[in-house]
Amino acid sequence: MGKPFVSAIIVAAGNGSRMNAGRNKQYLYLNGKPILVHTLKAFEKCGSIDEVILVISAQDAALCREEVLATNGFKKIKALVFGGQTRQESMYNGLREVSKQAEIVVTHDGARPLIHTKTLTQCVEETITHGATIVAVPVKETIKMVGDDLEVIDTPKRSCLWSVQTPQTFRRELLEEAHKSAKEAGFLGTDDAMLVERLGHPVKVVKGHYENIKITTPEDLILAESIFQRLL
Ligand SMILES: Nc1ccn([C@@H]2O[C@H](COP(=O)(O)OP(=O)(O)OP(=O)(O)O)[C@@H](O)[C@H]2O)c(=O)n1
Ligand SMILES: C[C@](O)(CO)[C@H](O)COP(=O)(O)O
Repeated sequence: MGKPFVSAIIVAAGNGSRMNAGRNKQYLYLNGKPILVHTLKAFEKCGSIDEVILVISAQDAALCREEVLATNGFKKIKALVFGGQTRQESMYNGLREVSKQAEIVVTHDGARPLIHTKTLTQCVEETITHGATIVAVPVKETIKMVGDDLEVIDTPKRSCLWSVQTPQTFRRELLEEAHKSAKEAGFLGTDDAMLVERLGHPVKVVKGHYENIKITTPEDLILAESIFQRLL
């Protein structure tokens, strides 16, 4: 089998409320460039990725064109799509723009700029075999289930717990079926893999890196900046 055509959907249409920064966090600057530019560069550099579908919010359209697209010469962006009320809806909107010849779809958070291109390639290769893969890292803290009354319910065995990131990579038809089924059932997941799991399809973990953080709250910016300094 020749190299499959691989489409990537990068979702950047959230409003960054937990960052509370006055502008969508994807357009905050890290190491002199918007966060979203760093994310897109990783996909631009990765030979396993053939096209990128970028999902943004309508109110960020001018900002995205001026500060992300105009000055960075991205060649793989096939479509600019407006997102929805939820991450899942934004992903669904992006999925509808994936090229017909795409066999594998890589889904990724725009707010994860520190993804390694090697990890992207590894995910594509593992997905050719398994059909569905997610990047994750073993948790470092003890995790507990806690009730609304703040009382501990249970402490799952830490050796079985992984902190899940993106990219999450799927055979295209599987991801389309998963999103369609979830939409019809009114099921809302916090990641794409949940939609595939509910179909009963196995999902394989690709061990990732702790640096691949999701920039969510202000302290994540400080951590990301220091990671960039270390990489320079
Ligand atoms: N309706 C949404 C919500 C989220 N996302 C994207 O999904 C990724 C992960 O979501 P999160 O980190 O929660 O981003 P926000 O929803 O913007 O953050 P917050 O929950 O703090 O508002 C981000 O790149 C975000 O832009 C999206 O495309 N569309
Ligand atoms: C998809 C994800 O990044 C995996 O950890 C996470 O679930 C996204 O959650 P968010 O609340 O939409 O940031």
